[in-house]
Amino acid sequence: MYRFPLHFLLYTCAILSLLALVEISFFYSNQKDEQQYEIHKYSMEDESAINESVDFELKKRRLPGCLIIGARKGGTRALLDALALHPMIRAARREVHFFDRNDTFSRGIAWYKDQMPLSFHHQLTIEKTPAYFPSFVTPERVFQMNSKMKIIVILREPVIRTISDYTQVYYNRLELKKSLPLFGEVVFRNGTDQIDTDYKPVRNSLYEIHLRSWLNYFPLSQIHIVDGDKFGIDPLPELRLVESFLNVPHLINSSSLVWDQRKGFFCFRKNQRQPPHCLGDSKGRTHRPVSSSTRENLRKAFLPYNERLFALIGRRFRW
Ligand SMILES: Nc1ncnc2c1ncn2[C@@H]1O[C@H](COP(=O)(O)OS(=O)(=O)O)[C@@H](OP(=O)(O)O)[C@H]1O
Repeated sequence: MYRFPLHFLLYTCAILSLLALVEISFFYSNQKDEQQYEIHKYSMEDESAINESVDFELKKRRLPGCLIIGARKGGTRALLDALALHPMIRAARREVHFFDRNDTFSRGIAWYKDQMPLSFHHQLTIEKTPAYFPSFVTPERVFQMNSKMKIIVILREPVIRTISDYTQVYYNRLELKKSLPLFGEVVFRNGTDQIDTDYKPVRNSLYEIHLRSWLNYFPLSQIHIVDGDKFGIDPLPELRLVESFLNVPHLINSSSLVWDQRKGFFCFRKNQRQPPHCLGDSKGRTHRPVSSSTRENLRKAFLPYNERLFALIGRRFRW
């Protein structure tokens, strides 16, 4: 009787299994390539679809790779909201004040990470706390956590910024039913033309002093300065520069930035189906009245600080 040779059968099975293995691995590698291609070719419109297609397990909280450190009243919220339109950027919604306050800093890095939004590995997390910029302790703490941290500062003409800061203090005190001396009385020392550099709304405008303490830890190439005055009226060119600084593709486009006549500012929308989201009433509100002579005295007092800042950064602003 004819006997089928067993070794031949085993040999055939082995070859077939090998072929099946090659086929399976080819199929998976194709799928992976396609998935990666999807991630790279996406536009903002299909971000949610891609996120759904990627395993949810991949989403986790990550420490920020970029901080918007200030300046207070420079346009930090609008900048963060505009950057959050980018599919490769995730923004922490609230100001965390991790580095500038001892009580929060002592909670540790794990606590800080917990304050961050969920993100995929290809996304960059950004946190903004304007109090970081003038804080003496913050640059070293940030450096110790991540010496490669990307830092963004958005600067605005310092006289207007000071008035905006004072206006915020005015409304905060109003809520507590407290009054506030006139702008000229708190900004200058006892009726002189010497600015009170200890008064916070003034101090926050001495950009040169604050930037110097950051430059003790980070090279200028790691610090990107946004022109806040330009950003307020025409955000896209400034956003393009930030995208380049962050090494992400230019994906924020003009259809996401919608001018709001009533607000007098741009509002933001992630996709065409959503209504634009404008910043709250405390952003872009009418400032407290300040006489033109007080403004002029303040402008002159800021000049030497501005000049030293321009020398430090090798760039001039029109203030
Ligand atoms: N798109 C858009 N919408 C609203 N407001 C805008 C926008 N772009 C820039 N700005 C300017 O942002 C200023 C508030 O700055 P900040 O967000 O840094 O303020 S804060 O420090 O967080 O309180 C705010 O300052 P004020 O006008 O003095 O209120 C605005 O001038």
